[in-house]
Amino acid sequence: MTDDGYAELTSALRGFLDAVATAGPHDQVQALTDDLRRWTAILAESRQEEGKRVFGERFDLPDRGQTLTPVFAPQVVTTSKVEGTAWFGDYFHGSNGAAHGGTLPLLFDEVFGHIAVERGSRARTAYLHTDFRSVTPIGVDLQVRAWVERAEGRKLFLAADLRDGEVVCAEAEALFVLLRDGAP
Ligand SMILES: CCCCCCCCCC(=O)SCCNC(=O)CCNC(=O)[C@H](O)C(C)(C)COP(=O)(O)OP(=O)(O)OC[C@H]1O[C@@H](n2cnc3c(N)ncnc32)[C@H](O)[C@@H]1OP(=O)(O)O
Repeated sequence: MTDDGYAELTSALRGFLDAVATAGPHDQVQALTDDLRRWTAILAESRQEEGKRVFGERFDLPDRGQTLTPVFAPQVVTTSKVEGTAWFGDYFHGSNGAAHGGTLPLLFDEVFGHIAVERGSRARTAYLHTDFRSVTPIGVDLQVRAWVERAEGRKLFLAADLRDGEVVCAEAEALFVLLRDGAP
């Protein structure tokens, strides 16, 4: 991992989003808004085209340097399976201590993507089906795994589950389609 500060920036941004998500009313709203606008203007000066950015494009950083998805720390990545831990910060809270339902397929898509990348394939998700088996807790280390069910030509059928210990939080099935040569 390149120690150029971006891993820490990503972690700090996640912490900020979690703090925003859990804050009650406070008297620093205008100051915070001003600070955000100031940094937005600074960052806009260094806007880059896709392929030259940090966010989501730095594979040497945790979570590719992005905060769009819940934290996913892979421990095993092969062309046929991925295993690791997942962690939903407060930013991903839905209600009653459970993760927002839409963030589960988001996590699964990211996890499936590791298999596609490991296979050296340019692929896109054609469908992703999620079964919500039990609420997904916030702020807990969870176990996630994904695997290839079968490959048929350009079609890669995938499955995954997310567990809190022995409790199955969610399961997923997806079809990734390998892109044709020259596809955008
Ligand atoms: C290291 C970690 C990195 C993590 C990265 C994160 C990964 C994120 C991945 C994504 O989220 S990608 C973004 C979300 N997906 C899209 O935007 C895809 C939009 N759809 C498309 O671009 C095209 O529809 C697609 C590439 C999926 C397929 O178009 P193609 O023209 O290449 O293929 P075609 O339509 O001919 O279909 C190929 C086969 O797949 C089948 N197929 C396609 N879509 C299907 C579908 N939805 N359901 C069932 N089958 C489907 C289709 O019937 C056919 O089967 P057969 O070969 O047996 O005839």
